[in-house]
Amino acid sequence: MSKKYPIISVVGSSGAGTSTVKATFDQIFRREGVKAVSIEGDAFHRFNRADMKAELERRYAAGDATFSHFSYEANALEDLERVFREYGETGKGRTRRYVHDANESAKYGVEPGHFTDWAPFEEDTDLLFYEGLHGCVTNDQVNIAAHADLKIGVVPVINLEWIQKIHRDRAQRGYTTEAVTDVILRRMHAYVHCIVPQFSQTDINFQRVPVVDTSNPFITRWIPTPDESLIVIRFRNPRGIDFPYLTSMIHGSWMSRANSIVIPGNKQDLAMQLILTPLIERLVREGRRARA
Ligand SMILES: Nc1ncnc2c1ncn2[C@@H]1O[C@H](COP(=O)(O)OP(=O)(O)OP(=O)(O)O)[C@@H](O)[C@H]1O
Ligand SMILES: O=C(CO)[C@H](O)[C@H](O)COP(=O)(O)O
Repeated sequence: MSKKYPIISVVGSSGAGTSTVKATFDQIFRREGVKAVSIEGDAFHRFNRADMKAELERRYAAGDATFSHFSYEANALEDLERVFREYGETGKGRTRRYVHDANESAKYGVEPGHFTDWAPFEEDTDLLFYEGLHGCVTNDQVNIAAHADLKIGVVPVINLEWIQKIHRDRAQRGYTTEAVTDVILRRMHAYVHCIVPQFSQTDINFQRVPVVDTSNPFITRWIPTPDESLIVIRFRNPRGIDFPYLTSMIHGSWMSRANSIVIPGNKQDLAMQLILTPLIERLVREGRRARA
């Protein structure tokens, strides 16, 4: 935690929607005049695509069928923790990109399945924004959650998460449904042990729930639309959250528990702006004051 250089960590599984949620944060940053530096969790994969495949095969041959991109060991989490710590202390740090497909390849000049070079952060930023798989990990080796000042979970119910991943990986990354299904299966062990525990570390979780039948996610022809979903928003510490204000501003919302509200899916952007803007504004104000 750093008053001077705050960190926002948005965590979700692959296909959960963390990249999509980043657009809402960018909108808030632009509107509020916040200078943010952004990093992606995939930058901290330990292996490029070919080396990951070789490592998977090596471990599989040795009897380990649980290794995947979700596993702690597949990611340089000690580097991610160092970047969080260094940014919190000095406002400096570095990142790179993992290039997934031809579009990103054209943008970053690196073949798909490879990393760009590391590059230092821009100077004089107000906050660090992370989105990815491991931004709230706490285990025997690292405590990444401890460095983040605002922790957000993006967690569709699991069959919706699979639908989103299958559609995105087919449409944008050129994978078949069968290939994505194999990846989902292979990642299940680490999903339970490395991804899910993070959602108890987060301050706010946004869980999208479809209200159409998604019982066979592997044959669904399209992603349920915002109008076909609800979002459960759960606050770890509801003290200080103005629930009457939120439920009056977000038409069709209601409280389902003392720390949770449910909103129509098409109000996600509005709800995020209403909830997150004051939290971000406070982090930035306190950071600027501490650096003055
Ligand atoms: N609220 C939403 N409503 C409808 N579709 C969504 C929503 N959120 C995400 N999606 C869709 O789900 C797919 C996956 O989203 P996104 O790329 O943001 O996931 P991600 O968590 O960043 O995944 P990864 O970490 O693997 O890159 C995309 O096709 C996106 O358009
Ligand atoms: O989205 C992911 C993790 O968040 C990807 O599955 C991971 O980055 C590996 O990518 P690829 O399969 O393209 O090598």
